[in-house]
Amino acid sequence: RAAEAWAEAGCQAPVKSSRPRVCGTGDPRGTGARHEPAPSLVDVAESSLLNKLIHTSLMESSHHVEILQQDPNSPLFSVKSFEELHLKKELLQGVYAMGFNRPSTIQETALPMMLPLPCRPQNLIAQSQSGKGKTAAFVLAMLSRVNGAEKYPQCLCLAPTYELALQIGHVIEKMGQFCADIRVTYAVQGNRGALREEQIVIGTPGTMLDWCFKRRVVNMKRISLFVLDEADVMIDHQGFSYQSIRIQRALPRGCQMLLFSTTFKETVWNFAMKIVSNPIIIKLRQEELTLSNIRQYYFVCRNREEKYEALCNIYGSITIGQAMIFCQVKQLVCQERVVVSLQSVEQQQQTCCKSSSCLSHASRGVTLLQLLNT
Ligand SMILES: Nc1ncnc2c1ncn2[C@@H]1O[C@H](COP(=O)(O)OP(=O)(O)OP(=O)(O)O)[C@@H](O)[C@H]1O
Repeated sequence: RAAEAWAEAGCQAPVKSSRPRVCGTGDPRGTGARHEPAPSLVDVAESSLLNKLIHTSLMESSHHVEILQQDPNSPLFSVKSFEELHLKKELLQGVYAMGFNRPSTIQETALPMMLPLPCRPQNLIAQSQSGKGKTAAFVLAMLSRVNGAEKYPQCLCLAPTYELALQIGHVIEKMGQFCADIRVTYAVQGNRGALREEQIVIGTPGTMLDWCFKRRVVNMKRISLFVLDEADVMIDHQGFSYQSIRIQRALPRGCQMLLFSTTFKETVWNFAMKIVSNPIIIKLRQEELTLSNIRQYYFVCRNREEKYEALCNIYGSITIGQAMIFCQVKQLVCQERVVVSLQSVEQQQQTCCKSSSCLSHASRGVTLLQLLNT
């Protein structure tokens, strides 16, 4: 499924027409138009997309959620089960159909703040590494906020690229599979589809701005929940920060704002504070990258030839189940003799594959998934 998703997300236009069932708009771009953002943004957005695609299951954290700032007057809730959130029964059914038994660490704290019950919904800035359940959390917030009987946009969600927007749509599709009256549409370049009765609009900032101010298909005054995902990717594109802020400024006072980011550098923080007023800030501490059961060694090599020999010696003398070899430049990755040597010491039993920017994103995604599934 992930391989398919990658191939689908990484492929060039035209995009497959089987879009989220709850969408109703079919292929949101239809025209096969290229992406909106500049090349630098595409790089960070693509690594973000790759992260999403490889995290087909929850990466639970051993760390506690840190709450950095909070309204001293609001009580702090945390839940241990989805039942405690008083969700609509169709939604709870959707959550369980996705195989979620209990909220993840970040969801335990974030969900009670984001949902109307058990307390009132609050503005939130949340940071955690990829795969901890952020997307699922804000999708749940959107689906529980929408009034299916009302046929106009009620939730806006901004993502930096079309592909990332589509990933969010996929989660809405799955989680909202029993909410028959909830529909979602995509404000992305090339989608000229008129809004009919969709309550959730996911889009990239430029096109969303266009829909809100130029085409006026979204009545901003009726938006009750605004989500900005991948804030760290968003700020890499100057125009996107400005457009997101313009959208946010036009939202009604009582509109709830949720902002999510994988990293939390100063620039993200400054941007987040412009978007979200009086936020509660929650942060899941960065997981240690070096595990205690890993021993590290290094070899001193005087030149490339020695490095190559050292590599072959390591491979020839110890049993290696799986390995990743990083090269400084892509030309080294493609050096046939390294690949051939490694394949021969592996006695042709296992595969050795290359991945570099010489390859398309789709091929790189497939290679990575191949490694993970070996
Ligand atoms: N409570 C949960 N129980 C079990 N699985 C979950 C739960 N919440 C999320 N997941 C699953 O974990 C994976 C990662 O979740 P999600 O995409 O929401 O994380 P994320 O923090 O947004 O990461 P990314 O930015 O990479 O998407 C998904 O496959 C999702 O279906």
